[in-house]
Amino acid sequence: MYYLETKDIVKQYAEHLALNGVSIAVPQGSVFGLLGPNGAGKTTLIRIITRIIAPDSGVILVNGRPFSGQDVYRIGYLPEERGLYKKMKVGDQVMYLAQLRGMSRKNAQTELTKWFRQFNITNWYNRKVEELSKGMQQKVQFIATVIHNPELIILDEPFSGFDPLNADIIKNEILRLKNEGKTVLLSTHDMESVEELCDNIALINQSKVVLHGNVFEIRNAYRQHVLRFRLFSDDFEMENESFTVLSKEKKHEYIDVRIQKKVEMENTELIKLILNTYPVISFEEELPTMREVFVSAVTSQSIKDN
Ligand SMILES: Nc1ncnc2c1ncn2[C@@H]1O[C@H](COP(=O)(O)OP(=O)(O)OP(=O)(O)O)[C@@H](O)[C@H]1O
Repeated sequence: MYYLETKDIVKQYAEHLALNGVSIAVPQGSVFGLLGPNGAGKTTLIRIITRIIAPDSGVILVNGRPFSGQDVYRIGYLPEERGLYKKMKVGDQVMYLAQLRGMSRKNAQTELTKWFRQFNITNWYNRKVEELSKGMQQKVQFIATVIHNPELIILDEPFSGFDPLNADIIKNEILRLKNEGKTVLLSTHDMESVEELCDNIALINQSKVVLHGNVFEIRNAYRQHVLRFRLFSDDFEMENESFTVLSKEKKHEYIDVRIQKKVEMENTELIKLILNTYPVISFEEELPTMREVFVSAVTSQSIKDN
């Protein structure tokens, strides 16, 4: 079942068509990556979903129903441009934002204590926001995004400004929230995090969705039929019209070989062929990274359009 669907969303700014019939379907309890080059229209779509701006046409469905005003309370949104009040104390600020999102004071206080403990920032409560580093502020803002227990969490570039350790803390939180059944819409340029976190993605390019679906299936669809073998051998000298050797790397008593298939053949056939001559320690098919998929999808569309 889809928690969130956008259907044929169109948005025109004065001179620019920012979204041109954008439809995405985000399954309940999953992490969904919203990807695309700068200026593709991701933030515009997020602003339409969160009702900050209205589309010219198209509909947003939440749980299969048209989005209603009340649904806003079921959303937690971390915008790309971070907006905390610099002079306010961290604790007061999170309390204020939590109550703005419909929580009682008591409930907000309980949840705040829980989250501050979890993120190990209890001693920040009385510090002013302006005294915190960018990454520290971002942690606070993440808490303010999820404190009211929203069903849909929308995160626009949540890892920018974080060191790798803090980025991992946020990534683990995202996965934990997903395991609790929350739906997460994640807009990011960090393709590694897409591989780590996302079940499905939509790639928007030049205002249109150019790729949509399951991450593994998409990577599979873009595969280049490259297999990596580790063999017990000093060298690999096999030649065959069914494959090309891309690289060989000798490591102690074994050698790593990357082979690209030239003809349609099952992986098992290729493995049998190699096994006839060399002892195979391991093999795996090399799938393209999401970064490679992104570059390939965006450049091939630009070539098509020009
Ligand atoms: N308020 C606005 N008025 C006019 N044009 C706008 C406005 N907001 C965005 N745009 C234009 O719409 C297009 C899409 O912008 P948007 O911010 O949605 O892109 P994005 O995919 O989020 O980009 P980035 O990855 O750089 O954040 C851009 O060409 C941008 O210049």
